[in-house]
Amino acid sequence: MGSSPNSKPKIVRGTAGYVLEDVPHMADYIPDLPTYTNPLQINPAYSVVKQYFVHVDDSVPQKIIANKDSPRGVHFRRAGPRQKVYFDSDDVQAAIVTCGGLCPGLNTVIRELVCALYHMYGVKKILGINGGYKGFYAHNTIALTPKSVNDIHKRGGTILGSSRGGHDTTKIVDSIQDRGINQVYIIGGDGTQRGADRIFEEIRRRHLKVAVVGIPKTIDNDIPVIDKSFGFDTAVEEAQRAINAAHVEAESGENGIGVVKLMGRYSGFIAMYATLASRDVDCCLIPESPFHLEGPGGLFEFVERRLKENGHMVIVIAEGAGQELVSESMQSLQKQDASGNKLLQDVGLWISQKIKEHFSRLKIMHINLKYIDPTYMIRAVPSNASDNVYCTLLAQSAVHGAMAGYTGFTSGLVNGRQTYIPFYRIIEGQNKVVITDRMWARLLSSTNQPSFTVSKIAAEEKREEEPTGEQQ
Ligand SMILES: Nc1ncnc2c1ncn2[C@@H]1O[C@H](COP(=O)(O)OP(=O)(O)O)[C@@H](O)[C@H]1O
Ligand SMILES: O=P(O)(O)OC[C@H]1O[C@](O)(COP(=O)(O)O)[C@@H](O)[C@@H]1O
Ligand SMILES: [Mg+2]
Repeated sequence: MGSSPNSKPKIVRGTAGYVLEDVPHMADYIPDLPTYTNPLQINPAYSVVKQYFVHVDDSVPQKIIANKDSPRGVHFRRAGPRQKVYFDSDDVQAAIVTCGGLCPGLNTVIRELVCALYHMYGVKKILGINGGYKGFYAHNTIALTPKSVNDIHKRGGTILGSSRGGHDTTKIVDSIQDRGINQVYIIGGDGTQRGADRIFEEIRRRHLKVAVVGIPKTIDNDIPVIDKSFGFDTAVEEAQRAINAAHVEAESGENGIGVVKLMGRYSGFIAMYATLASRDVDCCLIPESPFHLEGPGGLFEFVERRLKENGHMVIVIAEGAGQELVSESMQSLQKQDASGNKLLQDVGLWISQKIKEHFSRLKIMHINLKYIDPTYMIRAVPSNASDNVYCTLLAQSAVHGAMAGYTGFTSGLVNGRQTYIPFYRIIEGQNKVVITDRMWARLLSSTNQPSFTVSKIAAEEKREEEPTGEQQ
C-alpha cells in the first residue's frame, strides 16, 4: 500500500465495513513505556471544557457521502488531547523544521507549535532547525520561546528558513540522537513528508523514543487525503489582486487581453479557485486539462470570439498547463531542481507570445496583451485570518498527537475534522483537479470557455469520418 518498504500499515477492521487506517505508536516498538497524566487536566483554560479529551476510539470517515447500503469505509484517528501522555514535559526536547517551497502560514504553524508545547504541556526546550533538512547537520539551531515567536505570524516566509534537496536520513537521525531530540515537527509538502517517513523508519529501526510528526504544507494543494493545505485560501485571495489588475488593463485597451500565470506545477487548484472566485476570468488553463491553440475549438478561435463579443478578456494559466506544447515548440531539455521536481518553461510568456503572433500573422485584429506573473507574490504574503485559525488547529493537533505517543503521522484536516493520517497515505499519490468532477464543470459554466478535450475529440472524430484525399 505505501511506498516505504518498511511500513506495515496498522489496519483495524470493525462492523459494517468499518476500516481504521491507524497511525504508529512508540509503544509498538518500545515495550513498557511509562505514561503520565495529561497536564491539560489541571490547565484552567481546558479543565472546564466537558469532554475536552478525545475518546481513544474516535475516528473520522474519509468519505462522508453515503447511502443506506454503503459500507462505513476508511477512517482516520481523530486528533486531540488524550487522558494519558507518553512524555514527562520536563524531558521533552522538541525540534521544528520547515522544508520545500514557501507557503503563507508557515510562521503561524511554528508559532502555534511553540505556544502549544509551552503553554499546554509546559515544554520549555524547543529548537528551531535552520534551513530545512540539511539544517539538522549543516546549520545552527535557534531556541524558540513563546516570546521569540510572538509576532511572527504577521510575517510571510519562515523564520527558520527552508531549502530543497539535502536530505540525508542517516545524518539527520544521527543529529536527532546527538542533540537528544525526542519530538520532531516537520512542516513541508509531498517531498518533505517522504523525507519524514524515512526519518520515522530509521528512528523505529534504532528503537528511539522519538515522535516524528508531519504538518502538510502545499501551496499547490496537491497533497492527497486532506481537505486542503493551510495557505491555500490566502494564495487564492492574493491571486485576485493580479486578476483584478489584468482585468483593469484588458478593459482599458482596444481588444485588451490580460494573461495571469499562477502557481500549479502538476495541479491547477489555485488557478481553478482563483478563477471561480474572481468571475472576471474568461478562460482558465490547468495542467489536468489539455488544450490546443489552432483550429476549431482551439484557444485562438475562442479568444477571437470573446474579443468580438466583449472587447476584452482575461486568461488565467497555471504554470504547469500546456507544458507538452511548450516543450514541442521550444525543444526544451528536461531539468530538475535540487529536490528532483521538474523545472518548467514559462508557459505564461510562451502563450502570450503565441497569441500575439497569431493575431499579427493573420491580421485578424489589433490586440493589446498584458502579461502579469505574480508567482511568488501569492505565496510570500502572511496568512489570512482563516488560514491562521487553520494553522493553529493543525499545530495543536500535532502536539497533542506527539505527547500521546503517536508517531509517523501527518496532522491533517479530513472532512472538516482534525485527524492523524499515516505517512504512507500522504505520500502515495498526488491530489489533482478531476476534470470530470462537478467543480471543473462549475468553472466551465462560469467562464463559458470551451472544454478543449471535448472539442479536440470531436474534431478528431470528424477528421476520421471525412474521406481522405487518397480514398477519393
Ligand atoms: N523521496 C524523498 N525522500 C527523502 N527526502 C525527500 C524526498 N523528496 C524530497 N525530499 C526532501 O524534502 C525536502 C523538500 O522537498 P521538496 O520537493 O523541495 O518540497 P515539498 O516538500 O514542498 O514538496 C527537500 O529537502 C528534499 O530533499
Ligand atoms: O521556485 P521554487 O522555490 O522552487 O518554488 C516554486 C514551485 O513550488 C510550488 O509552489 C510547489 O510547492 P508546494 O510544495 O508548496 O506545493 C510550485 O507551484 C512552484 O513551481
Ligand atoms: Mg512538492
